[in-house]
Amino acid sequence: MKTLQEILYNVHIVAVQGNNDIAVPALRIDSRAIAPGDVFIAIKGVHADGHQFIAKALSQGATAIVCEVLPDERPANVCFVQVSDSALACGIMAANFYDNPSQKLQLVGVTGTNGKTTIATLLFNLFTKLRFHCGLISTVENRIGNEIIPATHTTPDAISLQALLADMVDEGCAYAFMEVSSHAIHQQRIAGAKFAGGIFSNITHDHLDYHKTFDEYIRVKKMFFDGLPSSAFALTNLDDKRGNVMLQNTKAKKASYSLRTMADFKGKILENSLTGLIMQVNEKEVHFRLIGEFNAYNLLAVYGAATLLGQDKDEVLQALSAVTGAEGRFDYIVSDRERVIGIVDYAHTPDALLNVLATINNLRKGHEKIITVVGAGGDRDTTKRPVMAQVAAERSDRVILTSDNPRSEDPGAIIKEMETGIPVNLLRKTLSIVDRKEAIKTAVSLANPEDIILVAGKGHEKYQDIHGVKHPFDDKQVLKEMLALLGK
Ligand SMILES: CC(=O)N[C@H]1[C@@H](OP(=O)(O)OP(=O)(O)OC[C@H]2O[C@@H](n3ccc(=O)[nH]c3=O)[C@H](O)[C@@H]2O)O[C@H](CO)[C@@H](O)[C@@H]1O[C@H](C)C(=O)N[C@@H](C)C(=O)N[C@H](CCC(=O)O)C(=O)O
Ligand SMILES: Nc1ncnc2c1ncn2[C@@H]1O[C@H](COP(=O)(O)OP(=O)(O)OP(=O)(O)O)[C@@H](O)[C@H]1O
Ligand SMILES: N[C@H](CCC[C@H](N)C(=O)O)C(=O)O
Ligand SMILES: [Mg+2]
Repeated sequence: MKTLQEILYNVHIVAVQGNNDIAVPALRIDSRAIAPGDVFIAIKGVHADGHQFIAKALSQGATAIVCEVLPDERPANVCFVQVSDSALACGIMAANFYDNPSQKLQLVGVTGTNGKTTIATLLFNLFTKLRFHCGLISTVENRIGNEIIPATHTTPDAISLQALLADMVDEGCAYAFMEVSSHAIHQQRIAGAKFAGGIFSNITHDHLDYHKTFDEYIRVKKMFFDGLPSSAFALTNLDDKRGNVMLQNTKAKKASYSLRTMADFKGKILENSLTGLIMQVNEKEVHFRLIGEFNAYNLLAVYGAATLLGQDKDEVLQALSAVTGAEGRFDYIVSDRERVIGIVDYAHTPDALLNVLATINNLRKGHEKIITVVGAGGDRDTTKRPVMAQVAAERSDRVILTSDNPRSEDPGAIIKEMETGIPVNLLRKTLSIVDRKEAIKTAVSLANPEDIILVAGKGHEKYQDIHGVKHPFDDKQVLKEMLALLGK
């Protein structure tokens, strides 16, 4: 077992009171999880301030407290460590506690508004196909080889993250691919992690509830690249307006991908259909199983990263052409008799919705109707609600506004906010149905043979969060059941 003194290596310490030469069984950021002997790190959060729970941590047997402000009451048998930034200290301490696992494998982080799960999952699938043992940290699930570890966040808290990376090292993983959310960067969940590479997909409207302004959101995303070491690569999407800005101050080796301009990894779409993409990638023609222009970007990012990690370009393209995408991302089903196409997609931002609908519009032969079922999550960015409804109405023939995860909000009120974004002349093609199952059922009943139904926003999610209770709900399952009833 390591001592507190060893675990504090590299942490910026203001003052230490008491003996830090004590064994540490576990680090905790939540006082409720403290067992006798543990170290409690008090972090200022969004809803509460961990400093308020120091007394609770002590009553549960914490033998050391790491904090920014020392409490007045300090029992003599407890070690108090004052630091300038406890979230940062937590990341570094967690990495030390678990023996710096990110230095023992190649860790690649993906950031951006859309595409993180897809890119990280494609990298995991690709490197597994190339016969490497790999780890994955994503919104959908975490994985160590074939073992699935349920995910609670897109990017876990610093202690869980380092524990997970340590398990990957123990299991012999050579690579780990992870999503780096803007919340995680801002909350220092990735502090202490050494990256072999960083990838930027794109940046658009999201999470303004948390970051307040778009500039602040960009600044936070950029911090990830600013922190990359010179040994790493920093791969950016040149077709995104902010692609260059992201890499401005990084020490890492800069590289780029693009479908439109000169770049290190240049692609061109030759064919885009429901059977996949045919692309020219650095002069080679390749068929991929993924659909849509946005996936052409994701594939280029993956190809670029794999090349930068030293893999053979031709082998990468060959393996990548057989790889499939992530669950709930342009997942589609075709009904037996009527040939109605049902698509489930995790598009929960205006931009993602626009991309998916543009893709569907490109793929349709002409006469088919597009029927979109979409909602917006509660307790999240409210400004995206009307915009998502507008995008859906402008790009579909029928729209059914419904609930996503209402969380603590009234679902009817969220739908009302969405309705305000629908241009008056498009109101007649819109319906509002609070019950998501009813909404999907209605979409199916409105469909004629070969029409396309898009159910957007929840993708792989297997529940609906209503007032803190997760009710089982699976878009794909419901859509499948309803489509099976067609023509009966
Ligand atoms: C808004 C947000 O990001 N919240 C995260 C944050 O919680 P918080 O700041 O609200 O914590 P808090 O409740 O204020 O408490 C502050 C501190 O006091 C501690 N505490 C609290 C109560 C107590 O009795 N004792 C105690 O010690 C807490 O453990 C915490 O350390 O820190 C917690 C610990 O790391 C996270 O679990 C929590 O994620 C919540 C559940 C969440 O929903 N986060 C979402 C928004 C999120 O992070 N999403 C991104 C993906 C977004 C995307 O790109 O799509 C993600 O990476 O998952
Ligand atoms: N490169 C991309 N550009 C724009 N939209 C994309 C891209 N890749 C995927 N999408 C769309 O965005 C949705 C979310 O994709 P994905 O889950 O890969 O992103 P994410 O960044 O992990 O999202 P989250 O922040 O919610 O975890 C997909 O369902 C798809 O509709
Ligand atoms: N990681 C995103 C997922 C949103 C998914 C959507 N279904 C919703 O619940 O809003 C978030 O927590 O904002
Ligand atoms: Mg994700």
